[in-house]
Amino acid sequence: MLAATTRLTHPALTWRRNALELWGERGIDSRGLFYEQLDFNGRGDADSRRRMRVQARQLYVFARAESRGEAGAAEVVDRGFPAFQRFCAHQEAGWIHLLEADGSPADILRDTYDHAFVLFALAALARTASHGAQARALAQSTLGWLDEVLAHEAGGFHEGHPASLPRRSNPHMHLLEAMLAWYRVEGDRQFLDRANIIGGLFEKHFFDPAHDTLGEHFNDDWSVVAPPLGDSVEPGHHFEWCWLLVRLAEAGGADYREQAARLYRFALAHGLDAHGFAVDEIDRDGRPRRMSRRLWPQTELIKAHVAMGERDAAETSFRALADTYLATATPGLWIDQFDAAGHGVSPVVPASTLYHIDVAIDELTAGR
Ligand SMILES: O=P(O)(O)OC[C@H]1O[C@@H](O)[C@@H](O)[C@@H](O)[C@@H]1O
Repeated sequence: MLAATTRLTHPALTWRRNALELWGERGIDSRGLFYEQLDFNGRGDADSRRRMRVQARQLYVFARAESRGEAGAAEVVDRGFPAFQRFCAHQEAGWIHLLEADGSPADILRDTYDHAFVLFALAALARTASHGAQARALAQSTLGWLDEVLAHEAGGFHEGHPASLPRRSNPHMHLLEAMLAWYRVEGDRQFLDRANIIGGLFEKHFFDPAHDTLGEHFNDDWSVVAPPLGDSVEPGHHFEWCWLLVRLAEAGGADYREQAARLYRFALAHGLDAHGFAVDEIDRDGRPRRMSRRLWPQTELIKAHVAMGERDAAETSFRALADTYLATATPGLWIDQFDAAGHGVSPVVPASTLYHIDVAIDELTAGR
C-alpha cells in the first residue's frame, strides 16, 4: 500500500497520493510492465499494446515518488525499471516504440519523442538510491546514440530512426525538458548547453514573431509545412514551451522569456473556452479548430501560470481542473478528454494522465 510520509498540505497532494496508490497497485502487471490504461473501476487492460513512452512516463512518476519518500514507490520502480530494460531496449541501440501485449516487439521504430521521455525518466531514476549508477550509464549511451544516429544536418533531430516527415517541434520541447532535468540532477554544463541549443531552435525556427505563435510541423530544412498542419496552434504547447523557457532562463541558460510571455498571452487570449479550459487546437490567427479539451493542456496551463508568477490563476485553474476532470467513481483517476460540448468522451483513463497531473502538481506545490 502506498502511503504518503510527508504532510499533505495542499489538496493536490492528496489527489496525487490517491493516484499513486491506485496506479501503483493496479497499473502494473506481474512482469513489471505498466498498463496503457485503467477503466473507471480501476481495472488494467492486459490486452493492449504498450507504448514505450508510457512505460517511461510511469517510471518517471514512481521514481520521483521514491525520491520524495512515498512508501511503496520504490517497489514499483524495482519492478518497472528492469522490465523496461528487458522489454523496451532495441537489440542494437536505443529503445523501441511499441510492444505487443505479450511483451514482444510490435514496432521497433526508434522515435525521438519517445527517447526524450526515456532521458527524462532516467534523470528521475538517477536520483534514487538504488538505480542511480545504472540510470546514468543508460542516459549516456542513449544520448550518444541520439547524437550519432538521430542528429539532423539542419540542426535538431530527425523524428526517429528510420526518419520521417514532417519534423516536429514537439520532440525538441521534451528533449529540452529532459536536459533541464539532467542539469538539475548533475549540474553538468553539457546539459545546459544542450538545452540552450534547443532554445536556439525555438527562437530561429519554431517561434513565429509575426503571429506570436509556435510552429508545430516542418520540412527537412525547417521551413514550415503548408496549412492546415503549418498553421496549427496547440494552446497546450504554447503553455508548455512557456513554462520550459522560463525554467531555462532561471537555470542560467539562454533567456527567451519575452517570447515565452508572448506565447502565453496568445494562448490565454485565443486558446481558452468560455469556462477557462484550454482547447485542443486553434489556428495562428486565433480561430477555433478543435474545441475539445484534453486533460494535458490544462496541466500545461497550470505550469505556465506558475512559471509566469500568476499563482492565484494557477490555483484557480487547478481547482477548475479538479472539479471537472477528477473521476468520482474511483479516487485517483482523472478524465482524459471532454468534447466541445463539455461531455466526457474518454471511455478509459490513459496511464499518461498520471504523468501530466504529477508534473503540474510538482510545479503548483513547489516550496509550499
Ligand atoms: O496523448 P498523451 O500521450 O497523453 O500526450 C499528451 C501530450 O503531452 C504533452 O506533453 C505534449 O507532448 C503533447 O504533444 C502530447 O500530445
